Amino acid sequence: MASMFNEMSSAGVYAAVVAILLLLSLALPAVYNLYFHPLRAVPGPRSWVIFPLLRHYAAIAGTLDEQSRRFHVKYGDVVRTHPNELSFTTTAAWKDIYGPVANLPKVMVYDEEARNVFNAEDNAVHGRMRRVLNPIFSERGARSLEPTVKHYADKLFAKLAVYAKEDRYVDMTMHWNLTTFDIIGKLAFGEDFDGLANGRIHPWVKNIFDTFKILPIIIAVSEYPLLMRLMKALMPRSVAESREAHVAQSHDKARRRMRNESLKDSGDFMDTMMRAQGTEDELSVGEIMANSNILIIAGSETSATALSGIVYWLLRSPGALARVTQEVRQAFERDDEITMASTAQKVPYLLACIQEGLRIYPPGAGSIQRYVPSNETRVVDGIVVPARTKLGVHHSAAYTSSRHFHRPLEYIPDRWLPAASEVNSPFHGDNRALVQPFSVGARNCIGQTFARNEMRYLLARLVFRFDLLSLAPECAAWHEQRSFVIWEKSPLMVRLRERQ
Ligand code: HEM
Repeated sequence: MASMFNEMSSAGVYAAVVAILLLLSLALPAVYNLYFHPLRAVPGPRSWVIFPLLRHYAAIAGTLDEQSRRFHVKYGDVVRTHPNELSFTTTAAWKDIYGPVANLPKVMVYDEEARNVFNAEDNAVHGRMRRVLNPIFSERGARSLEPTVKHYADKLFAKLAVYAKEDRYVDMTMHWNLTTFDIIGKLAFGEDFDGLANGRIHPWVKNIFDTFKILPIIIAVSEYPLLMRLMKALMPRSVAESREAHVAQSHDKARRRMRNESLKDSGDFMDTMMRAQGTEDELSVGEIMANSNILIIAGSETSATALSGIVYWLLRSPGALARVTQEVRQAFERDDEITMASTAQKVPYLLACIQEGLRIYPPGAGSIQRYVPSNETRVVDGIVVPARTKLGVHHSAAYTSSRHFHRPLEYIPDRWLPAASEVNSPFHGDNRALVQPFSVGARNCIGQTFARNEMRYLLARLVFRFDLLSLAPECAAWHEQRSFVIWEKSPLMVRLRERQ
């Protein structure tokens, strides 16, 4: 009896010791992070500093960006959203984190992926890839792609005309996506995704959207190496198979395009990359494939998102819609006068509408983070930041901040017109330099010139030919969306009419 009692008590002691150790392993980091960590003075949600899993849970649930916007309203221009993570909403932070002098390394997610211009850690590799791609993304390069954009624009507007004639609502989110994926597919792989032809999103493209939803899980788990290994071991075979199939399909498409002699000297993305063969900047076949892939992901969804947001906000702002429609119809007599070049000159209000769309609904909702390397400290916007801290400027929190913009939650293109800089303008104090939807520095968006050309061309042709009549009632609050790096866009149902 006594020995049984002794056994129980020693088992009890073990259990108590394990419980205390577990408690300490949770409590000690929390106490350190709250009271002794170098970032302890930076304001932010204490619960997220104590329980970092809450931050990851928000990302997995698609509410991280919405919560970040609220935290920035509550705590100010810098918020500690995790023990080792700061979110900023200032121009100084753009310079100190992303600017050419700071040039902090990017936080990467997929370690095993082939390197492309977006995920190349090595600055020399990144620089080589940028040099190869630069010509096609110059102003001249972008304009040389106009025939391809026109081809798909014609297809899009022919489809919209059918909806208009039948007086049916059309899902503009879907149609912008079909259009931009067809355009970029053609430029990268020499073949489109049959999107506009079939009226549905290609499985290859859908796979990309699905991957975005998994990213926050991978980011959360990557903080715990053991959990990462466990996740990989337990990952259903079907998930791995679907990813492998996606990669194999991309490689097939890229190989087909590389072998297609008829597209030699076509001046598309692939041609640009292949022209570097034999030079000291040459890309390997793997690098060409990886870059084709990333160009499709980075170059389609982003422009489609921006265009969807602009159409939505125009429909919610009848004054702006009437003014941009009138401007375009006065500037051009015929549809074929609308070009990438002519829209750069003749429709300043349309350019303001695009810029305001990028402010109020930036395609990247949150931030693409950088980190401070081991054994270094950096000063960001006056804050001394220790090694291994993740940092970012939060696009949507910055651009919708009342500290930086007058009437920030309203769509007001006038804030981008020259008159807004005059002292008597209510928008005089707007912090326009803060709006950097294409990011800043050596790793900013290489496709921004093409994107701006493409967006203003498509938008001008849309309002030239169609009256945008109304949004379906269920789309009244379309912009209230979750986000998983990209916004989770629901259908944007719009009624159109061909102009009389
Ligand atoms: C409205 C449209 C677009 C927006 C808002 C946008 C936004 C961005 C942002 C914010 C980054 C920088 C990420 C970072 O800081 O690390 C980026 C990078 C990039 N974008 Fe875009 N983008 C758009 C359109 C395009 C287009 C049309 C293309 C190509 C056809 C493109 C290709 C790329 C590439 C390749 C990178 C990686 C550049 C590098 O790391 O050196 N983007 N984009």
